[in-house]
Formats: sequence, C-alpha cells, structure tokens
Amino acid sequence: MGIGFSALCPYGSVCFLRDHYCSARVSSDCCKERRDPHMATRVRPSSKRCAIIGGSGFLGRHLVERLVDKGYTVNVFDIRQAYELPGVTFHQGDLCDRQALLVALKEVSVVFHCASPAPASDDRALFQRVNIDGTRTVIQACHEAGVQKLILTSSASVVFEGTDIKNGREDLPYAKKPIDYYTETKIQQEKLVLEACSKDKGFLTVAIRPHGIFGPRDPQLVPILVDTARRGKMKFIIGDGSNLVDFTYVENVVHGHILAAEHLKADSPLCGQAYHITNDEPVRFWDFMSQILVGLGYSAPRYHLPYTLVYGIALLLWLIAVLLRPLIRIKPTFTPMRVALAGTHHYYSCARAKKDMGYQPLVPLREAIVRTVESYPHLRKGK
Ligand SMILES: NC(=O)C1=CN([C@@H]2O[C@H](COP(=O)(O)OP(=O)(O)OC[C@H]3O[C@@H](n4cnc5c(N)ncnc54)[C@H](OP(=O)(O)O)[C@@H]3O)[C@@H](O)[C@H]2O)C=CC1
Ligand SMILES: CC(C)CCC[C@@H](C)[C@H]1CC[C@H]2C3=C(CC[C@]12C)[C@@]1(C)CCC(=O)C[C@@H]1CC3
Repeated sequence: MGIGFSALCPYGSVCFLRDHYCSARVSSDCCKERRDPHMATRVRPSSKRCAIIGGSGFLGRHLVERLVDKGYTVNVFDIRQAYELPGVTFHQGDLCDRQALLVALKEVSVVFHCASPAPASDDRALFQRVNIDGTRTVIQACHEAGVQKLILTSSASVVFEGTDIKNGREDLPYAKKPIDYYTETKIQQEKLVLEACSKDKGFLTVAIRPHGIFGPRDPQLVPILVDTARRGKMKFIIGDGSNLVDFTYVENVVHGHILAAEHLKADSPLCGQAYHITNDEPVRFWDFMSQILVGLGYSAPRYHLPYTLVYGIALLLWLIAVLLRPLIRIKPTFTPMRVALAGTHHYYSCARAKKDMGYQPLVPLREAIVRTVESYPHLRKGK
C-alpha cells in the first residue's frame, strides 16, 4: 500500500499522515487528531496535488489549464512537452515506464489518465502496449506512489458496434465487435481501471466516457474535416442526414473530469463506475459538420449517398490498403470507422453524471461551435 495511508475520513476525504490538511470547513475529529497545527492553513491540500498523464495533448492541456485556475498543483506526464505554463511541472516520458511515472506521481493524490495513441493510427501493437500494458503500469505506479484517486478518460465508443445507439446509458454492454483497434483497447483499459477500484486499499477509480470532443486546438475533428473539404471530398452526405450524434465541447469534458475527481469518495456511488459526459444536445451529424464548414467559409455537403454503398466502398478500400501495406502505405479518408460514425445515430444519456456528480454542460453547443470556428483562423478558406 502507498506510503502513509492511514484511514478514511468520515467526510469521505482520505486522510494521509504524511501531509494531512484540514480546512476550517472540513474538520472532523478524525481530521483534528491527525492535523499538523503548523501546516493547517498554509499548505495546499494534498487532494489538490494532481498529475495529468497525457497533459500535453488536446484534452489534457485544457484540463491542466482549468486545474491551475482552480488552484491545483499540477504535474504533467507526457511523451512530449508541447507548452510551458507557470505552476505546472513537466515530466517527459513514456507511461509504460514505471520508474519515470513514479517521479511524476510523487506526493500526488489525484491522477488523470488521458493519454492514448491517436485513434486514427493503425498500429495495433502500439495500442496494446500503451492503452493496455501501459494502463496496468499506471495503476501499479499509482499504488506504489500512494495515489488515492485515478480518473480515466475512456470513450463512449466502448459500447458502439457501428449500429444505432439512441440515448445509450452506461449499462449497455461493451461492444463485442468494436469498430477498430483503438476502441478494442479502450474497452480493456476501462475494465482494468474500474476493476482496480478498492475502498479497502484506499484507491478509488472512475472512468469518464466523452464523445466527439471538439474545441480550440483539437488536432483531429476540425483539421480532418477542413482537409477533406480542401481536397473537394466534402460534397456528400452519407445516408439521409437525419442521424443524431453527440459532439462535446472540450470545456464540458474538462468540467466532467474535475467533478468526477471531486465527488469520488469512498462512500460515493462513483467508485468503480463509468460516466458519459456529453453536451447533452444530440445534433444531426451533418448539420454539425456543415456549421463548422460554413463557419470557416467552405460549402456544406449537399448530395446524398446511400449509407450501405459508402460503407461497402470504405470496407473495400480498407482491405486494399491492408493488402498493399507491404508495398505502399495508403490512408483512405473515408475509413469504415468514420463512415459508421457519420451515418448512424449514436448519442448517450448523461443522466448518471447529472445525478451522481451534479454535472451540467457549461457551454451550450451553439456557443461552442462559434468559439471553435473562431479559434481556427488559419483553417479558413483561402488562408
Ligand atoms: N478526441 C476525442 O474525440 C475523444 C478522445 N477520447 C480520449 O480522450 C483522451 C485524450 O484524447 P485527445 O486529447 O484527443 O488526444 P491527444 O492525442 O491530443 O492527447 C493524448 C496525449 O497523450 C500522449 N501520449 C501518447 N502515448 C503516450 C505514452 N506512451 N506516454 C505518454 N504520453 C503519451 C500524446 O502524445 P503524442 O501526441 O506524441 O502521441 C498526447 O500528448 C484519450 O484517452 C482518448 O482516447 C475519448 C473520446 C473522444
Ligand atoms: C471525413 C468525414 C466523413 C468525417 C470528418 C470528421 C471526423 C474526423 C470526426 C467525426 C466524428 C469524430 C469522432 C472521433 C474522431 C474524429 C471523428 C471521426 C473519435 C473516433 C475520437 C476517439 C473516440 O474515442 C471516439 C470519437 C468518435 C467521434
């Protein structure tokens, strides 16, 4: 067990002898007994010392910025350092390296794990190594460092098999046939983290399942969309265009993560559970894409193509790409996974997050789209 673990405070916070902190507001007998009177008001609460694995990435960096604003002490652990921010300590390394992780997790009580290889990668071995073996290493390092809470960024796609999901709840079974390697390993990763939750060991875990994260600095959704439009390939709507999908503004995803960390206590329903975090405003996939495209000066797609035809072609192209891989590397734009995401309903209920952690999206979709479009002046048509 981690260094210094002593007991669970009746208020739900975990008390640690090594640097215990009590504010005037939370002062149970348990806390009073263990309080170091010299440290009581000056030292930042240990519950506010966190590490973000993947903190250089799109979501991770937004999370880091918000945690710093909220007065957390932040360590970033990432394979690359993408920026500098006062109050943030960077640790560069691979999360599969336990020793490197241990340095970043020292004195930390909350860990956010939001690192993953890019979903568009086709490197199966990399997904296995980072998302599965690496997550085992993260859990082990958390135990060794005495971390109390682990918040995993999972994905709502862990239940998606390429067919319609309408208002899906967290109790849907994991996909038996996940849409790609990425999702296959996200399922295993989520299982590992949730199974590691142990009130006895004082190690609490929760998984956040966002869907279709977008916002400033996103390296995927808007850049891929614009690239496709610039190559003249965004003329067609796959299917009848009525399919509803969740797109979630990055600040709402961050809000869900922080609420989860703050509500995760030994006596809370969050322990070992997964939570959908969405904008709670399902939108027609093609309306959303059109609003982004038109906002950036491109034309919206207009012509309809049958879903099964496009899916069949995408499957064929993917097979050809796999067969030709030893000779030439082809990366089709319309992969079967993207076609399935673009042509089916898939939106999720976040009622559980509302009930258990008081989640409400902070930024509505309309405002989120405006902010996102404004943040990409370099991707406007003609730039
Ligand atoms: N974007 C989306 O729509 C959704 C994302 N998610 C999940 O959210 C999380 C964050 O995604 P997002 O911010 O979009 O992704 P990013 O790729 O922007 O961020 C992930 C970060 O993790 C880093 N990383 C990758 N491998 C390792 C490793 N072995 N050791 C340390 N760091 C590593 C990446 O570095 P590098 O870039 O160099 O690889 C990157 O900085 C992921 O877990 C993803 O599965 C879930 C649902 C939807
Ligand atoms: C070329 C067009 C048909 C589609 C362009 C937009 C897509 C790049 C995005 C639309 C839905 C997005 C999405 C993800 C990545 C980007 C999209 C495919 C994820 C796969 C990212 C990782 C996840 O966990 C699930 C996401 C679902 C939605």
